[in-house]
Formats: sequence, C-alpha cells, structure tokens
Amino acid sequence: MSSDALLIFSDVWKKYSRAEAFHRSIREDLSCFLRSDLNLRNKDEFWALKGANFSLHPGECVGLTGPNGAGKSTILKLVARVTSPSSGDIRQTAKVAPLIEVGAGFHPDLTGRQNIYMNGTIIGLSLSDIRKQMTSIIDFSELAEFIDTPVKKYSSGMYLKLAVAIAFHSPAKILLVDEILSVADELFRNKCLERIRRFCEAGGGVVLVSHDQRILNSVTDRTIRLVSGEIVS
Ligand SMILES: Nc1ncnc2c1ncn2[C@@H]1O[C@H](COP(=O)(O)OP(=O)(O)OP(=O)(O)O)[C@@H](O)[C@H]1O
Repeated sequence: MSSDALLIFSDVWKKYSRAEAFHRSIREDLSCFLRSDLNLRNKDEFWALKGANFSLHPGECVGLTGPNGAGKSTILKLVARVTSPSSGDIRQTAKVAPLIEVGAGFHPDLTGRQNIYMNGTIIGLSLSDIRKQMTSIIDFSELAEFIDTPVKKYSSGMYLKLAVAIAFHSPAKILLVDEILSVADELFRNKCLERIRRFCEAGGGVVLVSHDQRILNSVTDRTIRLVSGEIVS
C-alpha cells in the first residue's frame, strides 16, 4: 500500500458480544431476565468485522454499502476511535472529523452559536478560527434565524445541518459521513455533496456510508460492499 495514504486498514477484525447489543434494549433485557439466561454475555460473541483491508488516499471518496448490520458503522467507529479493533492494524496519518452520531456532541441547553464554539473546539479549531469561520458556518447551516436559540428546540433536520456545517469547517483531512445525507432535504444534500467533492479536491479523504446508490454514484470514486462483516467487493 502506498505511503501517501491517509488511512490504512490491515486485516482489521472487530469482535462484539451480542449480549451487549441485546442489553441496549429494555425488551431484550426483560426477555433475558425472564429466561434467567445469565450466561448470555459469554456465549454470544461474534465478528462484526472480519479481516478488513482497505486504504484511503488524498482526494478520494470511498463509499461503504451493504445490508443492515454488515459492519459499515463499525468501520467508521474504528476510524474515529470510538471503539478499538480486536486485532489488526489501523494506520492514520491525518486528523478525523466524524459525522457519525449527529448532534451527539451538542449540549441541548446551549444555543446553536454556543454549540459551534464548543463543538468547533472539540474538532480542533482554535477560538480565533471559530470566530473567523462563524459566518461561513452559520451560512452553511441555513440556521441564521435560530442560531441564538437553544438546540433542544431544534428539529432533527436542524441538528443535522448544524453538525454538518461545523464538520465541514474542520481542519481534519479525513471526513467520516454515516448515512446522514439521506435524511437531509434535497437542496441541503446537494450542497453537502458539492462540499464533499471540494473537500476531496483540496486533498482530503472521505469515507461515506450510504444505502442510496444515487448518493454513492454522485460522489464516491469507489464503493466497498460489506456483507456480515466481510468486504465482498
Ligand atoms: N456496541 C456494540 N455492541 C455489540 N454489538 C454491536 C455494537 N455495535 C454494533 N454491534 C453489532 O455489530 C454488527 C455491525 O453493526 P454496524 O452498526 O456496524 O452495522 P451497519 O452495517 O452500520 O448497519 P446499518 O446499515 O443498520 O447501520 C451488528 O450486528 C450490530 O448489532
């Protein structure tokens, strides 16, 4: 693999326990309790990712597609270091801006503007960068009218727009986008796709998860298809 890669996955495996996933649901918790199946946590390990190999180069937008539960978000979470691999090697030569769980980094009681300061700092912008880019971020978000409103009063689409606008102003060279563009309205989605193209033209690299073939066709250079944790094409 060439040395100029922004990101290299070498034989990356990720193991989860189904029991952990089950315990996220109250219904499943209850069902485990009723069955007194106390060993479930130890019985149900499985591979969410099985020996993934791929690289991302400057200027490239790589799509990730495949059925639900195939391991697409797991790849993004590994790149964002939200979780770590069970084995294998992930090499990154650049900072990452994750657009994974939209709005997860927002404080509900703070206004849009205050969240730009807070989130901008988290993604590596200095205070003076944030001040310089504030107008551009607000313009991109299309939320000028609501920017001094607490974000707990925002709709999910407004959350999305604010999160995307901040991420697109990040100094990171790797952008991770998880299935969010399909929930944006068409005008905003097209604006985001254009921004992704420009981000790549400027030497960045994007990993984009989508089930939508039109989105993948319009912006990705190649698409990796995952099935049951395996890269099949
Ligand atoms: N924290 C976790 N603990 C246990 N299992 C998990 C955890 N996160 C994900 N999984 C499981 O790992 C598998 C892959 O999940 P992942 O979210 O990567 O799939 P995906 O391809 O992104 O799916 P979708 O298209 O539905 O978003 C699934 O079986 C999922 O239940």
